Amino acid sequence: MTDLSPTDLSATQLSATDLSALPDLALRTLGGSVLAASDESFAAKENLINPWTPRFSPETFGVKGQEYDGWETARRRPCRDGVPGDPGHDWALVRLGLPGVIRGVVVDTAWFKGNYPPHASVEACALDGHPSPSELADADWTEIVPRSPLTGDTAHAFPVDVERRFTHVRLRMLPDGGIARLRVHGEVVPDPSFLTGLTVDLAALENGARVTGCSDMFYSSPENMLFPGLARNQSEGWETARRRDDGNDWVVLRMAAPGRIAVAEFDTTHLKFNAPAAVSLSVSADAETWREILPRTRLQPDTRHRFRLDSDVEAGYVRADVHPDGGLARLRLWGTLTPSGERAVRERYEALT
Ligand SMILES: NC(=O)NC(NC(N)=O)C(=O)[O-]
Repeated sequence: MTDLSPTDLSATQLSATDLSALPDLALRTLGGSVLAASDESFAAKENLINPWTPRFSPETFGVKGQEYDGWETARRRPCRDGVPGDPGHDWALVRLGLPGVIRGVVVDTAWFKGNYPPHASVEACALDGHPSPSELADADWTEIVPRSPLTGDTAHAFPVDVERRFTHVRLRMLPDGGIARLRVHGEVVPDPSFLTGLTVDLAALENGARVTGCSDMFYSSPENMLFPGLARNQSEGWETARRRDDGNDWVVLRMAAPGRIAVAEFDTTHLKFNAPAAVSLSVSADAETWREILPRTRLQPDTRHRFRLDSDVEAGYVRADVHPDGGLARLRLWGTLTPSGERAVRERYEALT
């Protein structure tokens, strides 16, 4: 079994791999955006939040120079011997796709070897709604990573210890150069006004749901099933290895908050020869005692299946069993929060804002 419960990130020897146990709140595929940057002469600021591992090809020289899969600014020249220069430093402003408590930041200089910035720092702020870059410039910013030395072609992991919900971050590179990726790992803290009194997806990452364990994630993580929108290919869902025993694969989620599920959706889109033959669903208040609310039900490949559930059971956890193995692109659990679930999301938001 793979335990996906959050790791202890207070350890001093933190790595980018430790942090990747938590969702990257800035990721483009989770709704993040790079709103503005001081400069992007060599390579676009938007690359900072690409979901894939940074790529590099040694022979891709375009009209502006070598093409990097990252954010790269022009060389700044200091004012020297009476010759005017371009002092200062570069910055990029990022909106988190999922606001939340930031537990750590990864500044990855992958492939930037002769042109990485010698230092970087990161700040964060909280401004709900849809603020413009100029409104954000006047926000109340908190330094979450102090000015820190960088080396080339390295993923630098910085722990963050500020117990507050943030919506935006600002990356500064000092003075200039290239950074391939900015990863902002943390815990999602949704705005309760978009959860209470509504029918919502209790399994959505953006509503605060998390995977707590699974039997197998050989090809891809089950947390992919909780991403917004549709999977664009097989790799954007959950896929297990072929089982050669009599068992079956499963995943357990902690739902966004305690609630009642009215409709379960199992999407096998893009899984044409490796969809599970069948699925069943159970719920629990404590992740120990389980009650089945959808018996073993046949699935089709490459199909979005929806099942209306009669169950009125209140639950905080859900377990999906896939029989015997295979993949699911998305899992959606449409339902409503219980009064205690509504209270919990409201209190958490208020305590962190
Ligand atoms: N994109 C670039 O060409 N950058 C630079 N040069 C090379 N070769 O990467 C640089 O910083 O001068």
